[in-house]
Amino acid sequence: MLSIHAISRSFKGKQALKDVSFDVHDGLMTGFVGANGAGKTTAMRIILGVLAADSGEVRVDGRPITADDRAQFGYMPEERGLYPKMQVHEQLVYLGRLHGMSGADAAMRADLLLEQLGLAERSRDTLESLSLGNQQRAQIAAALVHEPTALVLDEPFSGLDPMAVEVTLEVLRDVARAGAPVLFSSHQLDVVERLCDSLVILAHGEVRAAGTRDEIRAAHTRPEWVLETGDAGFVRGIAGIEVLEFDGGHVRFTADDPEAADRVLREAIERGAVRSFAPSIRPLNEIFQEVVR
Ligand SMILES: Nc1ncnc2c1ncn2[C@@H]1O[C@H](COP(=O)(O)OP(=O)(O)OP(=O)(O)O)[C@@H](O)[C@H]1O
Repeated sequence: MLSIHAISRSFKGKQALKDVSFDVHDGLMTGFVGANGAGKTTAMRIILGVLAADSGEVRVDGRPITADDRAQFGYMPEERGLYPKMQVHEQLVYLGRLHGMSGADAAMRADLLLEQLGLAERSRDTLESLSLGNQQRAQIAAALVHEPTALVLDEPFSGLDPMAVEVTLEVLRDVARAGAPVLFSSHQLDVVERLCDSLVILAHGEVRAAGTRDEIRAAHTRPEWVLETGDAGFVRGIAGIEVLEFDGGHVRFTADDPEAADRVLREAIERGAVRSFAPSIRPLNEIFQEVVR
């Protein structure tokens, strides 16, 4: 597990990160979201050791991170860093060898990644001759070539078309499935909501919410249910229920506890036909807007 523990960092007196703590669990895709300037890139640079924290610590499995740990990480920086005039495959092999792989292993891994990322036919082309979306895929391959023990990716999905997002996602999921912690930043909350197992919401240099989607929803929503039935008027008389919306056979309500919601369902069944009964799920987008204010 990768942990960011009580990290603070200022630039010229302006605090970019304020006592930031969160965990990136092994085997999970953790989305790192926040508006422009929230501090995502600064936090990622500190994880990778390209920037020092003023205070706080990055930990791997509970102990302070070392240069060896970092050397085994895969990183996709905001300022993309490949050689424009070098062929894609050659470049991946070169990077793999820098990480201590044999030429043959690096070539095999490069072939596999380029195939998975849909770049096999462009593998002998120079990076600069590729479209921006394909350059982005090559960047992702570069972060993965040495079979990293953890992945830290700054905006890996930006500029990718929906098909490329799916392909990239599958490749990243493979890394997570193999047990590595994967942290990726994004502005696109809809993408993150769909792709990540867990998320960290940052605003003005502070963690405003963290956890799985369900944990964040539970922490920021009073659970709501929607019942569609013949006449829903009886719901008003049930203890522990507050009716939010009522229209004949339709009622939306909150309950003090799930037991109270069960009582509504049981009573509705006794009274006749239940067309539907379901929790009303608050969109993450709405929670995000609320917590980053
Ligand atoms: N090297 C630097 N010198 C001065 N200020 C900096 C530096 N790096 C970051 N900052 C400031 O720190 C704050 C956080 O920036 P950061 O790039 O980490 O945010 P971000 O969440 O990654 O934003 P974006 O999504 O726009 O990339 C901003 O106010 C930024 O201007």
